[in-house]
Amino acid sequence: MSDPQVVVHRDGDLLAAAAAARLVTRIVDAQAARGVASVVLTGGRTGTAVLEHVNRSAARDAVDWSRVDLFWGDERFLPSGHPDRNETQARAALLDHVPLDPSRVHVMEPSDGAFGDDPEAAAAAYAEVLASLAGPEGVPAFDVCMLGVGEEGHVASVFPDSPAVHEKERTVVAVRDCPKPPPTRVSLTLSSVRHAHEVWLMTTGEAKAGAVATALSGADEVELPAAGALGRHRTLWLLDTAASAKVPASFRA
Ligand SMILES: O=C(O)[C@H](O)[C@@H](O)[C@H](O)[C@H](O)COP(=O)(O)O
Repeated sequence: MSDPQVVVHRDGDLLAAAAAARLVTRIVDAQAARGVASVVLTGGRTGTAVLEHVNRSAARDAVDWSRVDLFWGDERFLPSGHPDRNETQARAALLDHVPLDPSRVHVMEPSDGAFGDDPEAAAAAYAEVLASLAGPEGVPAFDVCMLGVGEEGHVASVFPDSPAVHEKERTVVAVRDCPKPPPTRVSLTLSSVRHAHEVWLMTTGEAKAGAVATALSGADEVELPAAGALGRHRTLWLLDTAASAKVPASFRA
């Protein structure tokens, strides 16, 4: 696993613009090397803003979108098309505007989907999707996994000291009684996140500064799940000035 690196941008809009440029470059490089690229999307304000910036970017059409596999780190277990679903927000921000191959857009099932109101079945189905695209490890080696970070240090829908953060077997879990609404979700586990080559933790605002600093100070992932979100080759914390306010001195340029 890689040691975290910190990149600080002046404000959230610049962070989203720079992460969008970074994402386009990473996809283009992966496609040049292997023909395809795989990206894990995140919900939340920053993750959605990044996709909006990709959509507005002149470099957007440098990507062969038909050869991009898209996944989600987590999903709110709501009916298809619900405005609070991460999928709905990602489609509006970018996915509806680029020529993706629908068979490569790997959504987590909605609560009115193939498995009805059964988040455990939806999670198991997503684990099968991942396994079908992976080698014996059961999870693809995503090129990039983007994550938002909660004030208490959650990533995807893995919350502090929750069943999801203690999960050791499954690659995808159903989350019930989630402290942040809506209460029912589907999420990758931290061990699945750690299959990614690069993990980008993106967050803004002073309310996140404590969680960022604690994660970078070597917190236990059970208490602060973001501390366990590591990429095989790169772990990048993309912050605005406010979220970086308490970053330990050893991470400052
Ligand atoms: O489903 C969710 O609620 C999101 O996926 C969540 O994990 C989000 O990424 C963080 O809470 C950060 O959100 P902000 O970027 O809006 O602060």
